[in-house]
Amino acid sequence: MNAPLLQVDDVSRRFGGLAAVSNVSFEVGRGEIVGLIGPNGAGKSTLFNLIAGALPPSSGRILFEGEDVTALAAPDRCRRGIGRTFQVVKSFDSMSVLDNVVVGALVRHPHAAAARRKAAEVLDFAGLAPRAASPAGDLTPPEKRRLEVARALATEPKLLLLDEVMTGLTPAEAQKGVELVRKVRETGVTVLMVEHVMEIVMPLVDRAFVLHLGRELAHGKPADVAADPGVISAYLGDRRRAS
Ligand SMILES: Nc1ncnc2c1ncn2[C@@H]1O[C@H](COP(=O)(O)OP(=O)(O)OP(=O)(O)O)[C@@H](O)[C@H]1O
Repeated sequence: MNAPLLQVDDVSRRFGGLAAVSNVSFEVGRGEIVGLIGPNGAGKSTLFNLIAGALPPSSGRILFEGEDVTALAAPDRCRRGIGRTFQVVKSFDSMSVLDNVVVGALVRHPHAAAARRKAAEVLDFAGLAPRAASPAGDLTPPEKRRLEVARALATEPKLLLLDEVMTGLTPAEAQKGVELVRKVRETGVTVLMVEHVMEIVMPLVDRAFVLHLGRELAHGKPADVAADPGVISAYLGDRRRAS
């Protein structure tokens, strides 16, 4: 099969009069790590939700492994192999860390024992095995981010969508997150990650796609994108507005 793993084909999404995403097209090939970046309000979360199936597009198509999945709901896309994390961590705080990951593993392993085995394996991979029995509510913020990634990985995705998993982490914690993403790719999983902070994503990704005001501003190799005058000015403008 030669089709790219993911194809976003001329996708737009409006909220009333606001065009949050306008005529965006790009592809993600198997085995790539692609960064979806852009300043505040660029449309990153909206596009992410369109790919995950949490929102329907106003127009355009999403293709996965060459098949049109635009009409499929999020759980069906998950079964096809699109796994996602949530920007606002959605762990079940009173449940154990292991049981939180079992929730993801049940997607492919309907029998509880097999789902628990898979969940334990993923926790080990994500470096959370020592916390398996703790209530998820006791985890530190970086551990909660890891738990989000572990739960998505437990669904055994072909494409892992990461929504700002590095946000709020210290540089040392973010570095550990970067190492985890690299390890995920080594297992053959393709990664599309939304991040606001360019400094974190650029050294990690093979390609970056930059959104600004809902439209493509630039895409290509990280070094070229980071040097793009339009990208620099969009980010500088964002920083000026924030200060
Ligand atoms: N459910 C919604 N209803 C109305 N407007 C929305 C909705 N979701 C997003 N928007 C608007 O769409 C635009 C894009 O928002 P989006 O959250 O996708 O941007 P973003 O790039 O993810 O921003 P951030 O980095 O701040 O998370 C913004 O103007 C936002 O206010």
